[in-house]
Amino acid sequence: MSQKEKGVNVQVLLRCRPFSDDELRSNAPQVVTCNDHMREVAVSQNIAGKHIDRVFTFDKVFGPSARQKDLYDQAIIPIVNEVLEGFNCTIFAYGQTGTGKTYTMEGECKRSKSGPNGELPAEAGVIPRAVKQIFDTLESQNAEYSVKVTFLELYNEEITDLLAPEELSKVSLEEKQKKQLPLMEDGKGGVLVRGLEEEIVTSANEIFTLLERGSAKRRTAETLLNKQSSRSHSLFSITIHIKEATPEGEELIKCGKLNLVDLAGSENISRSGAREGRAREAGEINKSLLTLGRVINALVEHLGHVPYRDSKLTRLLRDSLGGRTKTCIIATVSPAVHCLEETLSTLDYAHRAKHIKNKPEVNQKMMKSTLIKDLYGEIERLKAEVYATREKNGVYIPKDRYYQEESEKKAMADQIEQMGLRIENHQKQYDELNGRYIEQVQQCSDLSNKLDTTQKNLKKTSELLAYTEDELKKFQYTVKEKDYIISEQKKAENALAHQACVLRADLEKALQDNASLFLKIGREDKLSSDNRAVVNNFQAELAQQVGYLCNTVATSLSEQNEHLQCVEKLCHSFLGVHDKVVLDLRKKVADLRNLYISHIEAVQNVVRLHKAGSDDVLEELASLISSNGDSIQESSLSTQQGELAVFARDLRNRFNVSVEQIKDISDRSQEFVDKLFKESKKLEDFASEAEQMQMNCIADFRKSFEEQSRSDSEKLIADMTTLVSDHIRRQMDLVDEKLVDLRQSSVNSKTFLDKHVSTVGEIMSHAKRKWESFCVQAEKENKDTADYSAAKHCRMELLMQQSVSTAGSALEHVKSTHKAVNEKGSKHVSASMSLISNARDSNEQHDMEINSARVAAEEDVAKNSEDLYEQFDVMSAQERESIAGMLNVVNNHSNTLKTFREDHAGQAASIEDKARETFQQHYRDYEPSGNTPVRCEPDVPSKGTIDSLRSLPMESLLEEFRENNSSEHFEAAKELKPSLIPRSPLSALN
Ligand SMILES: Nc1ncnc2c1ncn2[C@@H]1O[C@H](COP(=O)(O)OP(=O)(O)OP(=O)(O)O)[C@@H](O)[C@H]1O
Repeated sequence: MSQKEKGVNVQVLLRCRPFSDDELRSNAPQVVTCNDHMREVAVSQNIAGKHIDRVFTFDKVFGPSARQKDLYDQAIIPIVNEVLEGFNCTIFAYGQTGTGKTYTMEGECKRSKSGPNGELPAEAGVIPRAVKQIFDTLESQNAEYSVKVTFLELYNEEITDLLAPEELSKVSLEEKQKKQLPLMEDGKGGVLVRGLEEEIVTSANEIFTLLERGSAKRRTAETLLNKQSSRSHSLFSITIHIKEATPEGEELIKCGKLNLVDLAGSENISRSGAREGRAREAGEINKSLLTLGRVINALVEHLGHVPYRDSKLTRLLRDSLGGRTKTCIIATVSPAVHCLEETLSTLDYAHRAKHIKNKPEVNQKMMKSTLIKDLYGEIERLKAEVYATREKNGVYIPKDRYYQEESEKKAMADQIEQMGLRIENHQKQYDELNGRYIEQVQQCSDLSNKLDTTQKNLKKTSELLAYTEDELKKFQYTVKEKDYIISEQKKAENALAHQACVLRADLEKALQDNASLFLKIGREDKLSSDNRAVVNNFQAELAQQVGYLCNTVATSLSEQNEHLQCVEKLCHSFLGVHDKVVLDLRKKVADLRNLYISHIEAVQNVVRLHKAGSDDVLEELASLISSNGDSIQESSLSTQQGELAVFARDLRNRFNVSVEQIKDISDRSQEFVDKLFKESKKLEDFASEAEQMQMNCIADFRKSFEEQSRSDSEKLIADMTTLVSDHIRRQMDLVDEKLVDLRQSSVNSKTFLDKHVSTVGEIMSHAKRKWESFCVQAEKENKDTADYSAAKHCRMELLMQQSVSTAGSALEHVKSTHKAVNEKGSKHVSASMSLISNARDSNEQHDMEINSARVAAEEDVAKNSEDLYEQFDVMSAQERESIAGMLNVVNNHSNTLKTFREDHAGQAASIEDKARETFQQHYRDYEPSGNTPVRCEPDVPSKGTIDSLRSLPMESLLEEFRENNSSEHFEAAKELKPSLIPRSPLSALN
């Protein structure tokens, strides 16, 4: 239990005043010594040979030398600080008249106004110092606040407002002074004084003025002990409201209240010298103080009823005594011997009050808006009252009747309180009796059960007894008839008596056994209840474990979702890589295409150049021929012209064929490039299709997986053990199936890619082959052309040699032409060769690039597939782990259940065995046996006789009886050998 719940003790201080002038003059001996340091007060005196020596310890002790400031600084400052924190605090001054209560509380009030520096005089008491501290603190905090004070006097159980303005009416001063204020319940468990003036003050000086005004009004009466002694209680209250702002900017009002109570003198009436008119006064004062004492006693002794309502003082201070207020009592004593009796009484009283426990609570802070609303409500209520008073349309009743009704109301409230207490007591008694009744009913049922068992046992025993009696009778009858076996009969009689005795002993034992059986049954019941508790615990544990399992399943689901998201991410990254590779491939293909186009253009340019060169040569040749026409013979020239024309035509034709072939090559290259484009387009389409398929597949897989997981987890909670295994299997199947699908799709993709790559390879090799064949053919044709040219050249040479004589200069021209043709031919061949080698190089490079792109793409695909597989493997491993964890939990449960069942079964079996054993023992005990202890009656034969009889051989006895023809004797003999007789011995013999 926390300190707050236990409560906080009322703080009790003791103050001993110095000797007064009168006491000093009369040289009164000192009986009270204070040890401020040890917080102890010692009282010692010899009165009529009786030595009084007592020591009291308090929370704080202030000796005669203690100044007002010392007491305030040490004891009151913390209390005022708590008021400023929002607590309600009360400070009482209690003690005999003239011991310094008023001095402690008020001090020299008239001189207590602050000086120029705001200092208080040294004699200022608790009230002015507290007021100053409050205002100083509030001003130093720069807080927004409001301070209200009330000052009332309680005299003869009548409350007077000491701050009420003096009315200028015709009523006498006495009447004015007697103007009482009613005490009412405020509906919140507290009390309020109706019509009590609440003065709002803004400075300490204002309070001092009010205090002086109130003090002057206080009723005083001369007594023998103290000329200025106050015969009334006074209550000065300061209520502080401080505005605070929360970090959210909300305005809150903190409220604290300080009650400063100067009680009337606690001395004996006779000692105070009050007489006649004062007797009532003293009586009433005592009533309040007596009630205060009774309240303190009730609180200290924790009595059910605390008589707060018995006096107005205790009603007003109810919250300060055992309530939520922090309370401090300052007990004042005189050191002089003539006050010894009162001093001891005060010390005892204060020491008792130390044990009162309050439960201080800080006042709840109010919202400013709520406070304003409350105040509006109050204003409305007061307005209504004022209106009712002015218009006289309220309820008016004579004063006497009002007071009578008030007192009746009070009496009724008291009655209600007492009835409530009685009801509480009755309820407690009822609960107690009910408990006892239930106990008695239980005992009764136990006893009736016992009685039933005992009656059954008794019935059996009486049957046995009756049977034995019958046998005895028969035996007696036989004895009468047959005198000669008298002695035997006696023995048999004794044996029967002995048997009865044994039976009785057995019966008693059976009763004892019954008792022990009941005890055992009781123990068994306890064990059952323990078992039940264990079962309950187990159930709770099981429920908890199921909760854990649910959590695990939920966690597993979330993990699965995470895994799926991972897979999705991985697929995305894979597709990204895939896209990148495709893009690269496309780019490379485009580059290759550009390269091809540029090569073709180069070839075309070469062809054009070649053609242009050839045309130039032909023109040159033509011009040469025409220029040499005159010098060459008509016939040979015409022949040569014809041959040259044929040669030129052939050459042109061959060039045309060569151009056609090159065009064809270019077309085929174009076709090849187009095919390549188509293939790459197909590849791209396939890649996007594969991507789409994979995405769809993953989405479907995820959806079905989620659905499956969700439904499985729901079912799992309903029927864990079965469904966990199903769930695992299904998940495994699903995962495997999906893995197989994915693997298959990825294998398909790979195959498709391989196929296409091989197709591309084939196309490339085909193109290469074609290109090579074209190259070979072009080379061959070029060679042919060169051969043809060489042949023609020879022919030309021949023709030229024939015409050398006639066309010497033409020969030179022809030679140069021949040389030029040769040059052009070799240039053409070398250009074609370089073209072929370039084309071959670029083709090879192209092949290499395609191969490397293919390899890279394959590697990427393989790597991503591997990653994907790995990821799936990790996922399935994690899945398997979480499922294994769940299975473990389930196994643990089933093991616990199994162990529990085994334990329970073992316990039940042992209990059953014990019970069975007990019953068996019980029934065995009924069976007469040689070991049964024998309790003999005085006329029963001794153990020795019985033993000797028992030791007789059975056969000889039987023989004897047979000889005597006496069945009775035979039976008796049988009876005497009980150990040989079965459970129903006589019936067996019969
Ligand atoms: N500690 C003290 N130091 C000096 N003088 C004191 C002290 N205590 C009390 N006195 C003086 O004793 C006289 C009686 O004190 P006070 O009137 O406060 O007694 P009281 O207990 O209030 O009496 P009553 O019950 O009649 O009101 C006063 O003149 C006061 O100055």
